[in-house]
Amino acid sequence: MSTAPLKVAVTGAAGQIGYSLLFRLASGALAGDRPIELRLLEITPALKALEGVVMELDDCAFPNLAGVEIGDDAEKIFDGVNLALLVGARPRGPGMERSDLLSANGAIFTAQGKALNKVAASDVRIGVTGNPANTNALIAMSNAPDIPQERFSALTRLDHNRAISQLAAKTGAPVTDITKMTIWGNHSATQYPDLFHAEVAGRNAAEVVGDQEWLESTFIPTVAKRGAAIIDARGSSSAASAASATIDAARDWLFGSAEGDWVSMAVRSQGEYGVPEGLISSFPVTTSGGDWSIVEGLEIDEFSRGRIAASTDELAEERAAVTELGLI
Ligand SMILES: NC(=O)c1ccc[n+]([C@@H]2O[C@H](COP(=O)([O-])OP(=O)(O)OC[C@H]3O[C@@H](n4cnc5c(N)ncnc54)[C@H](O)[C@@H]3O)[C@@H](O)[C@H]2O)c1
Ligand SMILES: O=C(O)C[C@H](O)C(=O)O
Repeated sequence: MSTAPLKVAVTGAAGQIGYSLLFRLASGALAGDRPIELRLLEITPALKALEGVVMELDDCAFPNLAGVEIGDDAEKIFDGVNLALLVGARPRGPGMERSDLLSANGAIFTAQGKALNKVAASDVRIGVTGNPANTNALIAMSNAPDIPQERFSALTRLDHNRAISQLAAKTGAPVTDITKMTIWGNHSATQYPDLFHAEVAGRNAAEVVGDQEWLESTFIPTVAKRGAAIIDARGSSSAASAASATIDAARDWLFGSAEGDWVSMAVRSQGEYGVPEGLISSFPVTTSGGDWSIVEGLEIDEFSRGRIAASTDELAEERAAVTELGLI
């Protein structure tokens, strides 16, 4: 393995997710012993707070942290990066409509897509965590015409991990026994966590559970609305779990998913499973050597087909809205 530092950009680095993510990245959760160089992007008013976070990173004396650079200029921060984790995004404020949110974040992701296109390393991978993650990834991808489209993905690994945890609790199995979980569609309340292809210790999960009522009325809504439940309980959105999932997704993407299993990633559709071409939608994927491939040939019954279509219809509406706004 290369020993040159892996250059990792994180946007929104002074935010809640950043406060967990940076320390996990620096301590080796992504790249093990390989040195890592952090490039941290923030808006100008947040740079002072970010300086404080960097002081704390220094104070951890992480052996594999090869350097930290901070700034508010995307072209400087993204210069030569191998991985860009786009976390910073404007959350919805009082009185804001969905289109206002898409428009506010559109400005961020058009500019960052353009900057990555100009200065990122030729092997760059770009993971989008900031919401609405799928459509933000679509905007960044559309504004980076020289970067191959398969280098962009949006985070549905948190939903994937939530689904594993719920299934483990229901069946009494350890999380390590749960494989082949899939989140389909959008990282939103319409997402479809699929138990029909998941396995518990090698047995079909839907059969092990044997309770369609629980699957429809408890499992799916609990996973799909978990973000809102955490906001209700904590008063702010998930941060440590989102950071952890951001690392899980990036680690598997760069270094490969486990043999005999798959993971969920939102990636560009080429029409697989009836998902309209060009949408960034979550699929079951395997990863190897920095590339992903969608798991093909799964049988999708009518129930699942309806759920996938409902979520991808929402993605198509979001795409229409950002097209209307001239962002893609
Ligand atoms: N996909 C997921 O699973 C998932 C899970 C949790 C949260 N999220 C989303 O992640 C995003 C970040 O969450 P958070 O809790 O860290 O929010 P936060 O508000 O604490 O932090 C966001 C940070 O982004 C910064 N920022 C805003 N515009 C920027 C720009 N143009 N360039 C660089 N930085 C910029 C802000 O200054 C702020 O520090 C939100 O959109 C949230 O909804 C996604
Ligand atoms: O649901 C949210 O708004 C936050 C985040 O996307 C989550 O899933 O926790």
